[in-house]
Amino acid sequence: MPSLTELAREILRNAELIEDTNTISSPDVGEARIALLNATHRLTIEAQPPTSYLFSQLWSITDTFALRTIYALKLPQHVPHADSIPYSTLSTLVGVPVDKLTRLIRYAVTLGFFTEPTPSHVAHSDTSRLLATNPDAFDAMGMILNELGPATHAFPDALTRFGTSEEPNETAYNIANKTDLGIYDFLAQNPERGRRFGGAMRLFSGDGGSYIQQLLSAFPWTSPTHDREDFVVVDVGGGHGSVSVKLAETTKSMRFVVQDMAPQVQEGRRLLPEKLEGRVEFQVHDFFHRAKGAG
Ligand SMILES: C[S@@+](CC[C@H](N)C(=O)[O-])C[C@H]1O[C@@H](n2cnc3c(N)ncnc32)[C@H](O)[C@@H]1O
Repeated sequence: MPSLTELAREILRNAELIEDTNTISSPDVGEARIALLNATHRLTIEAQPPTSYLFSQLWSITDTFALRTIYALKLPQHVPHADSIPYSTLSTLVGVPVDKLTRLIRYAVTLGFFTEPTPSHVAHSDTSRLLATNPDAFDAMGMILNELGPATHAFPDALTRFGTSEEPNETAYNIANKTDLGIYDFLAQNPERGRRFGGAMRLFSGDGGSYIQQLLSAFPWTSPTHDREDFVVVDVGGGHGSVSVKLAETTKSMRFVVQDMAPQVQEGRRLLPEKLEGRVEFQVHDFFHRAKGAG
């Protein structure tokens, strides 16, 4: 187990590496960032007595409650992008008493959402501005908190009720939503929730997401052996096609077939950049059934 000072040194070493490259979002600092965050997490656990750490974990429920309220009131969308707004004005806009709203936002400020340039005004932080300006980020917030959140509460019940079942309709999600449908069939019947799920996926698998850089470096996509017209990638359960679109933008000739359920395919076709038509194609296909022509 590393000591506190060893962890602190690791944090310093990686922080210096990141600062030397001058940009926090550069893919070049990915490993240093992961090492820094891991050491910071370890330090948070090791730097306090067990009771204190346990309390901090248990009370993190207040973070979730604050984020759910921010989402429900659409607070990011009501704060000007490049200016501040008085708490009193914001309170009128969202129909919530000013003292409660102020307390909620001050708590959110400690989590990195919003800033308070003066004691009577609120403005954006980088994170709350992202929620205001990127609809996929706001959808990801709602999907995690309101789609997956209730299922997490049902998880202990699901463990005892469904045991070792691998059926897609025997899950905590089924208990939380009182449905016999698997999550994707359920979302297909609830278009707004399905749309929000798709938006969240676009964020997770888009440029700002966590795995696209690993995918790009994991395979020689641009080599002449692979980047040819007769090289076809089938993106199974590919959602709105953000991964295939990114790969198509990175390559010149390789082609992509994105397979998913009808609503995702429809939205994917709608969002496909014109310049990629002909190289990225969408197909409605259930991945539990053998594809036509598959060996
Ligand atoms: C977690 S999402 C991932 C989406 C996409 N691969 C991405 O990274 O953005 C899983 C995808 O699988 C699709 N899916 C679920 N069940 C499916 C089925 N039986 N046949 C085809 N696609 C399915 C969902 O509609 C959803 O788009």
